[in-house]
Amino acid sequence: MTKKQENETSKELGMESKKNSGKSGKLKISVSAIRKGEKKTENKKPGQRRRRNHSGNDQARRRRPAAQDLLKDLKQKQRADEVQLNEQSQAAKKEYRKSLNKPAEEAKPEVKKAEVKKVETAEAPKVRGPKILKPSPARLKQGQEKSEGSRNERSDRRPASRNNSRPAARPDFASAPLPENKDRRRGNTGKPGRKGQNAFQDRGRNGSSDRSERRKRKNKKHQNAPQAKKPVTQRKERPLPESFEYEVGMNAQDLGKILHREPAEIVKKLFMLGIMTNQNQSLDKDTIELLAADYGIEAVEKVHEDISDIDNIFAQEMEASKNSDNQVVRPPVVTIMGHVDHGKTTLLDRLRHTRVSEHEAGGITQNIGAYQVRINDRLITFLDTPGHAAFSSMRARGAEITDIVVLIVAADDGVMPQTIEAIDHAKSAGVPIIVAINKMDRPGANPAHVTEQLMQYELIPEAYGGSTIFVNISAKTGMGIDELLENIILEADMLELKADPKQKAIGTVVEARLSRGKGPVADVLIQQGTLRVGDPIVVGDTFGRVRTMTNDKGHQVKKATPAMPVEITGLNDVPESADKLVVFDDEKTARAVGEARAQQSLQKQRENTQHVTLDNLFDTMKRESMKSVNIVLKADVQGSAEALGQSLQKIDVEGVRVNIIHSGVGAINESDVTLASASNAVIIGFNVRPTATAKSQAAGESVDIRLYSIIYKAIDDVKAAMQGLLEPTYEEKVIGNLTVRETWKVSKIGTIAGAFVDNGYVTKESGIRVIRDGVVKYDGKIASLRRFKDDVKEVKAGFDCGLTIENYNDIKEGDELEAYEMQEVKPS
Ligand SMILES: Nc1nc2c(ncn2[C@@H]2O[C@H](COP(=O)(O)OP(=O)(O)OP(=O)(O)O)[C@@H](O)[C@H]2O)c(=O)[nH]1
Repeated sequence: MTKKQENETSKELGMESKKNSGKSGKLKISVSAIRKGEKKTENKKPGQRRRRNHSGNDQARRRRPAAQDLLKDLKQKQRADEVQLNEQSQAAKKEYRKSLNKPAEEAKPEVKKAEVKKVETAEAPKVRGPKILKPSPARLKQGQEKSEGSRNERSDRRPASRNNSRPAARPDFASAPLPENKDRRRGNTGKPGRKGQNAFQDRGRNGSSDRSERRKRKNKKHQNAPQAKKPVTQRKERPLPESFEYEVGMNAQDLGKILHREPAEIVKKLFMLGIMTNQNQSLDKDTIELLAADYGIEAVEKVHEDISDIDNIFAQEMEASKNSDNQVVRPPVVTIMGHVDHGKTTLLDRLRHTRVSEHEAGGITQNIGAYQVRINDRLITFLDTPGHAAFSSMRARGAEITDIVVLIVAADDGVMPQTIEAIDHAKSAGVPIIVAINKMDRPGANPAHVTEQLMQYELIPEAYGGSTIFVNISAKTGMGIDELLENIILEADMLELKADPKQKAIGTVVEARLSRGKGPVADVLIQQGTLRVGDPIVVGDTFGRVRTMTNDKGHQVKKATPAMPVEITGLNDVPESADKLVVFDDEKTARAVGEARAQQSLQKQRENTQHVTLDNLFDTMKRESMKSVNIVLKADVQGSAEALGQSLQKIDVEGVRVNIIHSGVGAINESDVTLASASNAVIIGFNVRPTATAKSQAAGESVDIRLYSIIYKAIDDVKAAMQGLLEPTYEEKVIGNLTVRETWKVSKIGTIAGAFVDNGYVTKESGIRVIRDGVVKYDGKIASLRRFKDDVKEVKAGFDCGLTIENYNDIKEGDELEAYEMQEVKPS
């Protein structure tokens, strides 16, 4: 401490010091100055004063003027002054900050009254505080000599000092009466001071400079702290949201951010709710909702959208377009259906060539699965794959892209089976039908007859009061083609086909292939939005960025609008027809989604792969139109392998032959199983067995291994399996042994055997063998099984039973009975 500081300190000790001379006087004055402050507290606490009055010895010691005491007191005073200085500077800083913050606080009505109170109360004790806590030799001695009283005093004083100083300390840490806080903290630790038993002694007596330095450093820290902590304090004041969205697994820190609360507060709240957690621990749904309920706010669990579910994205975009203000009329998408040879292909060709060559000068049509035809400045999109099979297979895969079906019926042939099928397919899809009666150029054309026939299938022309459009055409000559096109537009207008070209593009693959020069190529029909070159896309299980787009005339285009068919390149793999196209915001996401989908579909494929076995061979052959049955053949010697192989290859069941994909000598090993699994083959072993690993691998991959030791049995089984005649294999299993203890002969029933079940069990359905002197006397079925007078289904070991055997009465006492069952044997 500098001389200047000392002088200042002595000035601050009060006017009374000037009135007195001498060291003893000084001490007296400083004590009285301190006690003045104390008196205020003491007046509030009569108990405390009472105790003090009782300590007569204290009074005596306090008055003893000793040089040592004086020196100590001086040092102590210096420290106190130093502290006071610090406090005053902090208080000044706080005042300044407060004056800066005040307008902001006043502007915030939600800053509670309590907050304002805090500030108000903080001001008064800020000045008085140090006085109250100024170290006093009297108090120190009092504390030393009467520790009990001192403890009480301390504990009594705590609330008072809290009332005075704490509220001020909260809004601004720097302005807190530091020595009090510090000493109180130290006192609470219970650690004895160097020269005394409690914190008061410490506070009063220690005077080492390093401690003073430490204190200074701490003060500095405290001074710096508010700048760092202030924003945190402000965050506390932010109101709770009315509701919040959470994810299971969030921790107190995450929730703190959402709720504008300190994580510690969340942890504390949870603790009060009986949940022990820390700030980083993941919280479950119940805990988060409990916390929300405690705060009185609503917790809403975040719903995770599976972005790999592009069907869902597709459906959402479809729905979004319906409510869009950007909807515009879009071209109709048409599929041509009809019976074989009624002129579907001819009509498609005519439309493609005539319309294109007439209106698109020099345009060379591309076969891209669909094309557009222009009529009176309106476009119509025709799908290039005619027939109801293609239509329904697309439908079966969830692609409903056709708006209108043109049912073509040859005028000279009339309604035929596939005409009816086409009607049914279109109807079941709910797609309107336009009837085109074709081959009108033919001499035998009879459109009236065709119309009559179609009326039986509820296709009634407008002339007869119906709503179906009928057009007579000749795909060959071009007659009525324009009329057909105009009617398609008419129907489309009735359907009010619209799309939003401004939203994200979605579409469906009409066809896809691998092109030598271009890589994977997909012909896509855009259904909503506009697809642009460069768009990151996912198509089915493939992904990429649209590298090039080519329209049906073979022209490169930069964008494709609704109902426009385009050939796109840039995919990582060839998608399948009916796959959906969805645009993503970035290529990274598209890649992640595409890869996830490919993985999922591979997994599904693996799960669904049912390997061919001799048991399911017939069904598999029928279902998958198999042309051959793959077999891996292993035998003990080369000769057997060759002989069996040749015999098997001679089998021919309705054109299906055996294909030996591998033949070898030795045990059936893992490689055989892997090969069989990959090529969907059955393994036949002749006088060989599978290794342990091969056996478990075969079981895991559901590969059928059949073992034989007779060549013709193997041939018969394969043949029977191919014919669907393979009988399941059964094996006898002994389930119990009985001993006949008694027999009764009953007329009409026959011989009843009273037997004891030695082991296992016997059931009413069991086969039963009568063994006498080690020789099987009879093998048959149980006729009745009883315990006492009741019929029973089963009797277990250790019990007696009565039984009769079907068609056998020669049972004798002492006979052994063997009960057995025939169990189906799984391929080993
Ligand atoms: N005279 C005449 N012949 C036609 C007409 N339309 C098609 N044809 C002929 O009918 C035959 C069959 O025509 P396609 O177009 O192949 O019939 P499709 O319905 O496509 O037959 P599939 O592809 O087998 O289902 C061909 O020889 C055509 O030339 C027509 O309007 N007039």
